[in-house]
Amino acid sequence: MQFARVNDVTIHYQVIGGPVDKPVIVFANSLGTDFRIWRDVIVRLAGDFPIILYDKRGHGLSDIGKPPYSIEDHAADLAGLLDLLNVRNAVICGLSVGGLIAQAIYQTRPELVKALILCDTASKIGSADMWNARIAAVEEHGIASIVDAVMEKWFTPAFRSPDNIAFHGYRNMLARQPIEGYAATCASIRDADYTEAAARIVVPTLCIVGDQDGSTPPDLVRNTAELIPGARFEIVKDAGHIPCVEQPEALTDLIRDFINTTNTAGEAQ
Ligand SMILES: O=C(O)CC1=CCC(=O)O1
Repeated sequence: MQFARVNDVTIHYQVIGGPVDKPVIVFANSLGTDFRIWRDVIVRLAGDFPIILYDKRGHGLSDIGKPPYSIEDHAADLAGLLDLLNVRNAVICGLSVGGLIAQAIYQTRPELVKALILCDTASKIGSADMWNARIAAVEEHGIASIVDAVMEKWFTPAFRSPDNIAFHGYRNMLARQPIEGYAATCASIRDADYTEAAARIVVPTLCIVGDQDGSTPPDLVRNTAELIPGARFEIVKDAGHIPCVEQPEALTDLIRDFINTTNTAGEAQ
């Protein structure tokens, strides 16, 4: 567990070493989560690839920073962290807002990116009205007021079973994020649109979505994949918005197969 100072923000991150001839995989997590959501994917990939995890500003153990901030600010934090760690040519795997951050870093610092894995994300997520309503709700009534509605987007009914202890834990994760960082990140998602930029992506790209994703449904993710030249599109069965939690084995298989079968091997850094 480590911390770095990037753009005047303390960023919580973790490096897990791996073979130097393999590309570094960087995991960027979603709104209202910290990097623990990747655990069950990481345990399957560890040893086969170098891995970097981090909490974006406003989440987990990273500083909140000074709102307002944009997706480009989030991307600058990740770029700053990769610079500090001397990482180039990484595979950036971004979930939801993490996928927007991945698209932004590709546009601003393409030398950092060897390939993109865009998981349960899109070139544009949601409408301004939807994000403004969510921001107002959390600012007026706290994150607890939206937790149950968000859980229905994140997870399938089966995962939301009262007997599922993991469901309770991830519900706690969302409820305990700082309101200021959560609301500021909602605003950054509201204001981001990478639709035109998508056509300029020339690195190998894999777009993945859970079949029951209530936030970025399969058709939305498929539409984004169709904007990106040569992008591959895959659906994970029996998963909502967070397949790394609900179906880590299937997600890991897709990540591993993508990296091993596309032009992403070697030149790790
Ligand atoms: O909270 C949600 O609705 C899911 C989500 C949207 C963007 C993100 O990162 O998570």
